[in-house]
Amino acid sequence: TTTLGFQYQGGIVLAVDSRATGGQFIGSSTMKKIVEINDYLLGTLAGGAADCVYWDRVLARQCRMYELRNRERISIAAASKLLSNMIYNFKGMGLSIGMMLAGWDKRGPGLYYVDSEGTRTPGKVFSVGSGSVFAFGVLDSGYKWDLTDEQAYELGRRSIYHATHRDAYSGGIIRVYHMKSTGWVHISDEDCKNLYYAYQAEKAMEQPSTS
Ligand SMILES: CC1=C(C(=O)N[C@H](C)C(=O)N[C@@H](Cc2c[nH]c3ccccc23)C(=O)N[C@@H](CC2CCCCC2)C(=O)[C@H](C)CO)Cc2ccccc21
Repeated sequence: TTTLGFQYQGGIVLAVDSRATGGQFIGSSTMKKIVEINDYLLGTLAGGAADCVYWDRVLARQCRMYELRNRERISIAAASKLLSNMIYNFKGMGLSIGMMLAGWDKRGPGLYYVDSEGTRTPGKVFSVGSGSVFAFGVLDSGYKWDLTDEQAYELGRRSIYHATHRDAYSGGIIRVYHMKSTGWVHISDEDCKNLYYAYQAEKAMEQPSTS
């Protein structure tokens, strides 16, 4: 898996792949690793598939109960603390979860990383999963606060693409979401094979003809 999230002047961009593996076996190439918890809260999933899918559902239920009890949406800080505290109870018992929570609340945009070791931290740029080392190579070199929306989407796509190209455990569809003050927008779903040909064509145009 390769997942990434970064904050920039236009809000937060999330980008992920869609492969699930069981050892060398590809269990699926169409998994949803960006989960829509509510209109203003998104999660990304990496690690044990069953653990991620299960605890995402528990978190979504807790967020909905919070809204009903308090008549307002839960903050990203509170949602990430709920998730972190719930899975911390199982520390050392074999859970494997690396999630990001991205949202927009009264404090504006928020991006948190939460994992089953007990880490919960806010940040501007994260990449999580087996392909994150490859994604960071592209993401860190291309990231700046002042990206335009289109540049931010392309940086997310290109970073995930390069991870799917080199990481055997990442692949399938590259999904991009944008978290804005008005809630999340699903930007694109693109098969990484199509992006391969798109980037090859781009390189061909850039190469001065040697003939
Ligand atoms: C195909 C599939 C599942 C599957 O492939 N399960 C295997 C056992 C699994 O958990 N795979 C993990 C990798 C893994 C195997 N054993 C482990 C033991 C500990 C930690 C990780 C693993 C995976 O694909 N993980 C993905 C993220 C998943 C993908 C599916 C959606 C939720 C997030 C990744 O992190 C990358 C592929 C790198 O592992 C589980 C599941 C539930 C519902 C519907 C479909 C599936």
